[in-house]
Amino acid sequence: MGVAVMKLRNPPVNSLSLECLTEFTISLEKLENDKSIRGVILTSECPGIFSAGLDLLEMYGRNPAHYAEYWKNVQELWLRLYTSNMILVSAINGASPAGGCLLALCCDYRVMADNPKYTIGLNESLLGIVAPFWFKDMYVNTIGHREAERALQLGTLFSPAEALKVGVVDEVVPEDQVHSKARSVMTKWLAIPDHSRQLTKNMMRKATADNLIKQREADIQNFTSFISKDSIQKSLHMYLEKLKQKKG
Ligand SMILES: CC/C=C\C/C=C/C(=O)SCCNC(=O)CCNC(=O)[C@H](O)C(C)(C)COP(=O)(O)OP(=O)(O)OC[C@H]1O[C@@H](n2cnc3c(N)ncnc32)[C@H](O)[C@@H]1OP(=O)(O)O
Repeated sequence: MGVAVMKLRNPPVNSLSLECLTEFTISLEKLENDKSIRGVILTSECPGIFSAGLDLLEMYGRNPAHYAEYWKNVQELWLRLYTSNMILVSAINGASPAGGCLLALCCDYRVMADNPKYTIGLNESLLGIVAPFWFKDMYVNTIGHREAERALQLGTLFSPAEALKVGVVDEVVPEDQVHSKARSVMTKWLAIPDHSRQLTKNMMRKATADNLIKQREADIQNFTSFISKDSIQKSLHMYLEKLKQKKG
């Protein structure tokens, strides 16, 4: 039926390393150019984790040129996903913090597994960093200004039930039904003529995408100078240490 399934596979936690981002963008571009493909189901092959988000090791202890290169690729992936002409459905089968949530938010429909261990949200403030304006714009578009403001300030990671209530996801289903549900949602969306659906999607998303496109270079510079600050590097160091300690 012209549907591809993209499975994120970057063990152990599907963090979005530079290599992973680049491969993801190239795969997406190929699918976009394949006229036989009308829809993509985005999911994960890492048990219990959809994506741990941006790779903290790409943003910690590197040089400004690396941060700039990394951020350019984060922007590129986001623009491709958010403005895709294809129908994107996410089958969220695990934890989905920050950049992981960003991937899901780019989709046209989000199905999440009903497992309270899995959480989703833009938790940047918990790391001592600030979600960029285009993450924020997409959050506001999805859950509204008030909920987004609260969730962004608190860095809320929602349980599936909470995520459904606030509108971060569209549906929560038993874990073993996430993929079948994503497929049935896709079938419903495929019934809509592509040209009218695509034009409608473009109408809804263009202003948000253009907002980044018109200031891409400035956004890269902002990110680079922000992430290079000693205080921010210290926060990331502490967060990485906390992740390590959790194990011990
Ligand atoms: C200026 C603003 C810029 C950018 C916006 C930022 C966006 C982001 O996406 S920042 C990243 C936010 N992500 C997180 O906060 C998630 C952190 N990770 C976790 O909460 C957990 O790892 C998990 C729930 C995703 C999985 O838990 P679990 O299965 O228990 O695995 P571990 O915690 O033991 O992790 C295994 C291994 O992976 C490393 N790791 C985890 N997340 C990341 C990551 N995002 N980037 C890089 N590495 C990550 C973790 O440290 C462990 O490493 P070691 O085995 O070496 O200890």
